[in-house]
Amino acid sequence: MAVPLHRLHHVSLQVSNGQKLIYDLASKYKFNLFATRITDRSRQTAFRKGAAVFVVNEGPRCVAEKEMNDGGLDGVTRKHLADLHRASSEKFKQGNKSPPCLYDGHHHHPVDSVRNVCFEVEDVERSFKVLRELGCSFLVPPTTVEDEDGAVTYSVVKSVVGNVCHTLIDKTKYAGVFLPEFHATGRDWSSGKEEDEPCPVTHFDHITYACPRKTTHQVMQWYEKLFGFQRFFIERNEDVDEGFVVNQDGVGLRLTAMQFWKCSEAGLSLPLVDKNEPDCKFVIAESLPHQGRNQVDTFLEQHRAAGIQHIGLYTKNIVSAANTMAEAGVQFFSPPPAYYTQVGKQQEIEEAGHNPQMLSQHGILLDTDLHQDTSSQRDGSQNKRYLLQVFTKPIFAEDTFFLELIQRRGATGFGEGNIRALWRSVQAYMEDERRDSDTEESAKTVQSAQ
Ligand SMILES: O=C(O)C(=O)Cc1ccc(O)cc1
Ligand SMILES: [Fe+2]
Repeated sequence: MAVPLHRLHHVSLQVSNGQKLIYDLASKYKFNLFATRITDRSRQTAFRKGAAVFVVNEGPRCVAEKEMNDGGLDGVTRKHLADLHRASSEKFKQGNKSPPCLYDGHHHHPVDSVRNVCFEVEDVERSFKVLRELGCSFLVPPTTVEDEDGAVTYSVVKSVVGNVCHTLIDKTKYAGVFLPEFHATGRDWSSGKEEDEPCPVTHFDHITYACPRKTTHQVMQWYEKLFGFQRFFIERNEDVDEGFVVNQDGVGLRLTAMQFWKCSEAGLSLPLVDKNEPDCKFVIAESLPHQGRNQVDTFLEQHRAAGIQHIGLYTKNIVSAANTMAEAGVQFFSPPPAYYTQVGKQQEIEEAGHNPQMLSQHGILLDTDLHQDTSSQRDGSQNKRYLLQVFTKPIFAEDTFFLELIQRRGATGFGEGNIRALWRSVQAYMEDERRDSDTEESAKTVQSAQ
């Protein structure tokens, strides 16, 4: 049987130099830096906004750890590896050697990347055994880390999506602010009043993977088999095998979504499951053939592997959140100018209770769910289901990972109109960038010819 996951604990980003990202997350995206773990050669910085937690890992490009292919790993070897892992942390504490970043695998990736989605589980040892039986590869075997506030056990699984891995963690014996060896900064302002904030983000709404063509099934099967993820239909008429396909007017995208099995729904009462905490969906995006330059293939090329392309941050007030972030310097993608003037758009926005000008100011997109309940149609626009989204420009040096703000009113999937607008605005951005770099190149050629 699959391993049940309690909740998403945090997402970690591995960067070579975190200076800019740490600054951006705190001052532009308004995340609260609440805990750090600093050693002489690595730094881990934890940020929180509501239940959305990011950990920025910077370190020496940790010694490429040999992957432990656990399919055939015996108990003695496993213990040996666990001892090595522990000893290297010890050595480092004594000033001998740089440690890996804690709570993560230490595999090398050539570019900055969002590479770990950490889940809380009930029993790490047992999860490890089950997953190993199911053929899973581990980057870190069950390992315990302690400090004066208690102990945490974790293990790191390699996923089938590029460099993405999953830390499974048991925090039931830990009472500290975040995780052992992290120190609270004493600056956690985010306790519970997100709704009053100008930039209210409450949780991760979804995590989107960019994957090579024809790999969606394999990814789905892996998550279903190991963690009991279930298919989530983005659109009610979506084909089970094909997924949600957007293939018109130059857009060519296949989306398939899944969500993780909620133990509480299956009748298991696990102490850590907060039934009110919304779950995060996982979306797999593939480009369709003959697409030319597009955001999925550009990601795969620049990230040099499949991986996490963007994360949707849920907000109850997208206009306020986008305003606040834009004022602090966040750049958003703008949809094509015709987006807000297309027939019926103004009315659609107004009916949803929004101001078209306010939305256009920061490129916020609005989609109305066309499959409304018959009862809600009768009740008029008040009960229609809407989805508002806005996408930031990539946050690393490469055109890879970006963030999204998403506000849902009833709509649970993703809007086709929004996807088209996003696709086009990213395409325009990439063409602009290419033009800029071509101009630079030809300027250099002219200079060197002179
Ligand atoms: O619409 C969303 O927010 C999605 O997450 C779907 C999606 C996925 C990948 C893309 O390149 C564009 C859109
Ligand atoms: Fe998204």
